Amino acid sequence: MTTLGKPVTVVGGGEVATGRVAHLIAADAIITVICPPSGLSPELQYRVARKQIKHIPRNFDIELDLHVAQPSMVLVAIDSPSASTEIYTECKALKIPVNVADVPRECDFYFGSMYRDGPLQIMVSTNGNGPKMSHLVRRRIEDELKQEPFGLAIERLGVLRRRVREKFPGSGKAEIRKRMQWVSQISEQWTIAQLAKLDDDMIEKVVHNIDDEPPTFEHLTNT
Ligand SMILES: C[C@@]1(CC(=O)O)C2=NC(=C\c3[nH]c(c(CCC(=O)O)c3CC(=O)O)Cc3[nH]c(c(CC(=O)O)c3CCC(=O)O)/C=C3\N/C(=C\2)[C@@H](CCC(=O)O)[C@]3(C)CC(=O)O)/[C@H]1CCC(=O)O
Ligand SMILES: NC(=O)c1ccc[n+]([C@@H]2O[C@H](COP(=O)([O-])OP(=O)(O)OC[C@H]3O[C@@H](n4cnc5c(N)ncnc54)[C@H](O)[C@@H]3O)[C@@H](O)[C@H]2O)c1
Repeated sequence: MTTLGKPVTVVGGGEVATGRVAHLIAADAIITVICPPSGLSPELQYRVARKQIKHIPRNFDIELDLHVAQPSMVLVAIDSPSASTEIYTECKALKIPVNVADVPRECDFYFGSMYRDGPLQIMVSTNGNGPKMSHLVRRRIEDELKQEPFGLAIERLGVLRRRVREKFPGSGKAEIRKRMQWVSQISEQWTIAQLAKLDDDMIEKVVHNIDDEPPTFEHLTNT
């Protein structure tokens, strides 16, 4: 489920809630954090001041915060198992997807260990078997991937793909196949570092003629 532009409520303002909010910001959700003023972490206070999130300074209220507000998702990270269960039960009744941190039986979905680099997003899950292991596997992936500019390369590839579709908008089967082959050949043949250097001028040269074989990076930079 995408959270892009959707209202998501985070219950609690401690360490776990702070981590949840960082993921939600990266996922472009509209975030409301509910907890007493004393429970709001310094990082969340900073985010409130920068208007990245809204804070409701009190304990969670089922009527106001679920029935009236109708969020599309609820993430619970509070230190009260009984209040968590109450929120979970009402979310189920209202069919609102909910995650109660560390309580698998009260989760419609689990969090995973996340790696992000620009538009690249990788989530590691052990399906509840060993969250620390998710963390360790993610670290290995991160150590490997951070050696190359994947995020930038993917961003540039996105610009190229959109430009190719603008220039060759055909919707026939053969045209779509040709366009797809052409883009995937570039994705495959160019290195990550080369893709990251694909600026707008180069993109115009690359999309010049889709009927030719896709140019190599060397060919493009030597002409
Ligand atoms: C991945 C990560 C994402 C995140 O939360 O952001 C995450 N837990 C993380 C850390 C972590 N959590 C715990 C430890 C202590 C060591 C250990 O137990 O291993 C550590 C390690 C640490 O702190 O370093 C304790 C713990 N967690 C759960 C239980 C209950 C149970 O297993 O029954 C207990 C025992 C409580 C107790 O004993 O009472 C349950 C869940 N935790 C999940 C996610 C979901 C499964 C995801 C999966 O399978 O991959 C799931 C099912 C539900 C959920 O919370 O969504 C994040 C690492 C992020 C990162 O660092 O990259
Ligand atoms: N999955 C994970 O990675 C992970 C790791 C550590 C802890 N946890 C679990 O997450 C929960 C929260 O952990 P934490 O370290 O962030 O706790 P914390 O003590 O730092 O924060 C608790 C927060 O809940 C708020 N709160 C309490 N009752 C509330 C209510 N009724 N309405 C609104 N806000 C309320 C407090 O004001 C505070 O902001 C714990 O129960 C713990 O079991 C999960």
